[in-house]
Amino acid sequence: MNTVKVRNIEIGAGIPKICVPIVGVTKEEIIAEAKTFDSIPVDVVEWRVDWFENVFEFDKVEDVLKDLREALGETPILFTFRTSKEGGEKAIEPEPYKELNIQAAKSGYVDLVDVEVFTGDEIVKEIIENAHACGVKVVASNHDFDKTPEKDEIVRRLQKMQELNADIPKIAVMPTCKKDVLTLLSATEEMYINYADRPIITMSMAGTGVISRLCGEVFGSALTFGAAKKASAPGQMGVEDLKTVLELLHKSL
Ligand SMILES: O=C1C[C@@](O)(C(=O)O)C[C@@H](O)[C@@H]1O
Repeated sequence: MNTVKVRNIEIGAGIPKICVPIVGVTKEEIIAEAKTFDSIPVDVVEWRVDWFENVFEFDKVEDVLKDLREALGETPILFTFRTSKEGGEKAIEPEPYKELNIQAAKSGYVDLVDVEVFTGDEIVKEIIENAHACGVKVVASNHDFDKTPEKDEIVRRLQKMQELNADIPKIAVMPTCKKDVLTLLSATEEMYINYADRPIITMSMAGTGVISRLCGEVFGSALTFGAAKKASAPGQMGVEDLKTVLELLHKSL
C-alpha cells in the first residue's frame, strides 16, 4: 500500500487525517478563517473554491491562493471546485473546469486538486497529467447526495479513479437507511483489502452516516472531513470532537 505525502502529512499511514473545508464567499472571509486554523486540529485544508464570489476570474483566485498559502504555512491545501451536479455551489462547463484546475495546480500554491471523475475520462486524464507534471497530487471524487449505490458499484467507481491514475480515490454517498451505511463501509473494506494500492477516502453522509467519518482506520478510509466554522456537507462533526474520537479509537486498535 502506497501512502501519499504532502508537505509533512502522510495520507494513508496511521490515524486518519483531518481535512477542514473553507466555504467563505469573499476573500476577507476566506483568509480570516484560515488564520484561525493554527488553534484547531487540522492536517489538510480544503478550499471549496465553488463558494468564492470571483471563482471565474483566475487572477482573483490566484490572489486568494497566495494569501491562503501564507496564512496556512506548511498545512497542505486541497483545491476543490465542487460542481452543482455533485452538491456544490455553482455549475461549470468541462473546459473551464479543466482550465481552472490546471491553472491552480500550476500556481505553485496548492498541494492537491480534487477532480470529479465523471467529468469525462479525457478531461480527467488531462488534469491528472498536468497536476502530476507540477508535483501536485490528485483526489478523484464522486458524490451521490440522493442515495447509496450498490456495493459493487461503489468499488467499481473507486477502481476507475485508481485506473485513471488519481493519487487518492474518494466517494461520498447519502444513506437512506442504516443498511446503506454498512454498504459503504463494506465497499470501503473490499476496495482497501483487495484492490487499492493507494489511500482511499469514503464517507456516508448526514447523521445516519456519521459513524463512517470516525472509523476510517478500521475499514480503510485515510482521511475524514471535519467542520470548523461551517460544514461543507451534512454529517461533518466539529474538528475537536472528531480528533478526540479518532484518537480514542487509534489507541485501542
Ligand atoms: O468530497 C468532499 C467530501 C464532503 O462532501 C463530505 O461529505 O465531507 C465535503 C466536501 O467539501 C469534500 O469536497
